[in-house]
Amino acid sequence: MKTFEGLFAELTEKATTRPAGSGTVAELDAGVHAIGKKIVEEAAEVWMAAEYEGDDKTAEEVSQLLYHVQVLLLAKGLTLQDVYKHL
Ligand SMILES: N=c1c2ncn([C@@H]3O[C@H](COP(=O)(O)OP(=O)(O)OP(=O)(O)O)[C@@H](O)[C@H]3O)c2ncn1[C@@H]1O[C@H](COP(=O)(O)O)[C@@H](O)[C@H]1O
Repeated sequence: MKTFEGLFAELTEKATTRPAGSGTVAELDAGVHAIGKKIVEEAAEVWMAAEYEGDDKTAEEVSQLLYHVQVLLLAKGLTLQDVYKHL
């Protein structure tokens, strides 16, 4: 099963190798403003799922939010260690 760290390693590789058809590469190219909007959208979907759509849907929406947060970190050149030092 994929983990948070495993996904970040995969996305880091995608950002470096830029394979054709990668949604991550497209999102990185769209820039921080677009990624930020996606994060806000996904956060709202997490909230709505938690209130109205059940546990599995909530977990799915959280996974999407975490993905977009990781893409933002990559866009900013930040690492998971940069985040973990604040936990
Ligand atoms: N975990 C994710 C992931 N979570 C969310 N998303 C993206 O976020 C979108 C969220 O879906 P929604 O249905 O909420 O949004 P939507 O409005 O319908 O979608 P869009 O029209 O905005 O694309 C998805 O369409 C994906 O584009 C993800 N895209 C990729 N990954 C993983 O990232 C890795 C690299 O992916 P690629 O860069 O595409 O190869 C792979 O392991 C993927 O599984």
